[in-house]
Amino acid sequence: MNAAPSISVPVVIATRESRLALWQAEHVRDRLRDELGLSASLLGMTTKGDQILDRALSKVGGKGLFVKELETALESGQAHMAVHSLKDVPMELPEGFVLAAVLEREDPRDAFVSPHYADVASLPQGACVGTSSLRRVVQLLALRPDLRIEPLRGNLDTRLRKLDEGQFDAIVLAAAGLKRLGLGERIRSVFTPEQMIPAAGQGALGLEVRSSSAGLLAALQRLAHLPSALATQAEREVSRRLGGSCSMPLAAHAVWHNGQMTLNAALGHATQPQQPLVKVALQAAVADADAALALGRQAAEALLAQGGQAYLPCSA
Ligand SMILES: NCc1[nH]cc(CCC(=O)O)c1CC(=O)O
Repeated sequence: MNAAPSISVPVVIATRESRLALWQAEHVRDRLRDELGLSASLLGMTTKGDQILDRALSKVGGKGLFVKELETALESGQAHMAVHSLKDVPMELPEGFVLAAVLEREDPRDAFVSPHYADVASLPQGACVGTSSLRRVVQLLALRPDLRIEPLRGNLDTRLRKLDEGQFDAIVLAAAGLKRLGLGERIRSVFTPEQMIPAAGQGALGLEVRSSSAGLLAALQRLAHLPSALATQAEREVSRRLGGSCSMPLAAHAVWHNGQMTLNAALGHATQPQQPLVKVALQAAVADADAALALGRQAAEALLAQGGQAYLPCSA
């Protein structure tokens, strides 16, 4: 009989150093200790995505910017695993890396945050809303074409500070990050799925390891949450099929319950945010990851067939 592959302890967890990233890494460290009996320590790192704050992610090479330095730490053996907001993880991982587990998702919705207004409908004509996410821009303009949308980058505390300084009438943030940091009372309202479809993976955490870390990989799989894993696989497949770049205003949100999955997705025009959104809503029996991926692929194809092809950043 083969012995189980060994796990070296303490498990070193690579993480970004924003307050939210540290909260998430500490949460995973505690789960390793409490549920797997593994001691773990954190290795904080700064990524390009944390350094470049004056430009939208879509303009500086996109999502990989928050994960690459952490992967380098895994590659060199400085760390054994990385904790990511799944939303920030590129659709294709580099050769030699895998997502060991997707953890139970927090609230996946987008939140409306404002000192003066209760929701997007209450904003005065021409109000200024802060967000650098193309996905949020196109959905906000679909609801309120009169809004003035201004760029807003930085970690949660920075964004809230800019709002409090009066630079914006409102900002849009992921509810998950606010709730994790105990800032849930800043949420004036959450967007309904009809108003704003979340980003693929929003609210979920992904645990990344080297594919060669067999022991740790197997252990971490015990922390996986099946409904969250299946839903986010479908969402990420929509994005992967459409090219998986964050220079594309794409929203994809799935819910899996009792073997049924509903998947909502929307695509905006890559460079003309006022163009109407292409939207699809699918429902199917989904029993496993393959079926989840198939539904994601079907949603991507439906988006393209319903006019989305002409919206993609690279379509000439
Ligand atoms: N793009 C940055 C980012 N990555 C993950 C979250 C929030 C937490 C999550 O979605 O898990 C945020 C902030 C935001 O979008 O407001």
